[in-house]
This record gives sequence, structure tokens and C-alpha cells, in this order.
Amino acid sequence: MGGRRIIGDIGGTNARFAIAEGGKYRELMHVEVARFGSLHDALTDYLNGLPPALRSGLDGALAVAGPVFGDKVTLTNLGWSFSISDLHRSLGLGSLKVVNDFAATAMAVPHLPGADVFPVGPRTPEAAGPIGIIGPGTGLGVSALIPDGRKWVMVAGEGGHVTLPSASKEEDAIIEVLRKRWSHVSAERVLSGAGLVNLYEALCTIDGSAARALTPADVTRYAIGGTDLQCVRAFSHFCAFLGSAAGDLALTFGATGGIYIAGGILLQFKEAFASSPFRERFERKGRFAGMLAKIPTCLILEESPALLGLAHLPLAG
Ligand SMILES: Nc1ncnc2c1ncn2[C@@H]1O[C@H](COP(=O)(O)OP(=O)(O)OP(=O)(O)O)[C@@H](O)[C@H]1O
Repeated sequence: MGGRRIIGDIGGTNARFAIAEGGKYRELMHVEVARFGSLHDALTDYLNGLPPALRSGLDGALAVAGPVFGDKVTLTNLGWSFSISDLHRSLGLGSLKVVNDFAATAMAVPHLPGADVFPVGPRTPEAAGPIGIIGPGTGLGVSALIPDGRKWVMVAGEGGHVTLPSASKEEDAIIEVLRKRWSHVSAERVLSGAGLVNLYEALCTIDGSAARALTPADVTRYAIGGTDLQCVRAFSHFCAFLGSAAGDLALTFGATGGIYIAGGILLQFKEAFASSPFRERFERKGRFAGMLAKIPTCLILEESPALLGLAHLPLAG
């Protein structure tokens, strides 16, 4: 696992930095990314605030919300880009590894304590096999963990950008409205913070009512409080679409080890999520419903699973 390392989970809205050693992390700091012009500036600010003894001899492991192929990395929802080798040099780190944020989240799953996992749907017997991870936040992250003897192989793609599937007439109508805004309606267009607002606005269009200017947090607040019908329906559709996408992920990877849901949004509404159409839609896969019924689905309660994954990430290779 290596020595002491600075770790960072850089999302489209928030970044979290910490110092990890022996698979555990401390000195956690939350940062709003909009406060900084670059990742280098945000990391330097964090490092400068650490006790001097902690600053030296560090390796680095960072998780970013965007694809990581080669040296140049661009964060999908943020507009920051950087060169891994330049950052490695300018921060004076022993080594620096950068991975996709959902790859890091996947790495955390085998290390999650039971108290950090909230089952959604029926209790299933002890599960084994591939694991899928999906999480709506600023964007929609998707990844998988494949068992390989005593190790796990992580797979991080761009599953948030797959075409959004419809499973009902009302979902057909929502997608038709959204297709007027985007020729390709990806899963992320509804399964994200902005996606909650897109769903709310699409439902207003379908109903012929004027949409108010709401934030994602307004939509969930009015939905949970039951004070706005379109918000109630938007949250319900959000959970149903997530059930479809999670079921597709389970089928694609044969994820008999379970589907884990990450991301900051649902953490706040776990009871409402558990009683939503999510699980019914997860299992509604025609002839394969029986296979899906045996697959556990759960919410990850650990607030920064990517950090836990980075604390365990092998730095070599
Ligand atoms: N109470 C809420 N209800 C609904 N959406 C919310 C709520 N609070 C925050 N959000 C939305 O959640 C998103 C941020 O999610 P998260 O906390 O997982 O951040 P992130 O790590 O920056 O995301 P990502 O890693 O996907 O870029 C934003 O779109 C924000 O508007």
C-alpha cells in the first residue's frame, strides 16, 4: 500500500483532501472547487495548512470526476485540466497516481464496514462475484469491480453517458421532451443534481404548467415534504430511472456481488429512496427478473468512499 500519501477526491462541486497511511485517512478537508482556479492551487492551499512534519515525503493519489487516459486530464463538469507529470513535479511528490473517481469509489467497496452500507430491497444471502457501482452527484459515475483470485480488478468507463433507457409511456414522454434540448439524452441528464431539475422541468412541460426556477435541493425538499406534485414525481422518476440503470449495470457485468449506490444526493434521503420505485425497477428485466431478484442493492453511507479507495489504492503500476 506504500507510505504516507496525500489523497484527493475532486468532484464537479466539491473536493475533499486528506492524508492517508495504512489504509486509513485523517486531516480531512472539504473545499468548494469554485474557490480555486486550478487543482494545483487547491492542493497547495491544503498542503500549506498541514503541520510541516506531515508535508514531506508524500506520495499522491487523486480521484477526478472525468476520464483518465494518458497524462492530460480534464474534469468533465468543472473546466479544470492538468498534466499529471507537471502536477507531480510542481507539488514535489514521490509519486502521483490519478484515477477516475468511480474507480476509486469501487476500490473502497471491499473495505467498507457494515455500518456504512444501507441495504435497499430484500435481504439476499451472502453475495459473491462482480460488483457494480453507480452514483448520481454533479454527474453520474459508474464502475465495476471484478474478482481475480484474491485481488479485485477495477473497471471505470463513462457509463454515465450511456443512452437513457425508458421503461414506461411516461418515461417515453420525458425523454421526448429532453430530446428537444439534447439530441442524445444520456443517463446523466436525469441521474444527477441537474438531472432532478431537468426531470421537474420536463414534467411541467408535459403537464402544461410553468416551471419555477428550482435548484436540485429545492426539488428534493418539495418532494420529501410532499408540497409540489411535480417535484414528488421528479424524485420518484429519478429513483425509477436509477433502478433501470442499476439493473442494466448488473446485467452487463453479471454483478452477482451486488450493486452499490454512491454519490452525495441519495445519502440525505435514504428512507425515501428505500420506499421509492428503485428496487421494483431494478428487478423489472423480463426473463431475467429472477436473476436480478437475487442481487443485493445498497447505498454507501461513507461520505467520501473515493477517499477510502484512494487510501487502499496500489500506487505501483
Ligand atoms: N439536498 C439535495 N438534493 C438534491 N440534490 C442535491 C442536494 N444537495 C446537493 N445536491 C446536488 O448534488 C450534486 C453534488 O453531488 P455530490 O455531493 O456527490 O458532489 P460531487 O462529489 O461534486 O459530485 P461529482 O463527483 O459527481 O462531481 C450537485 O448537483 C448538487 O446540486
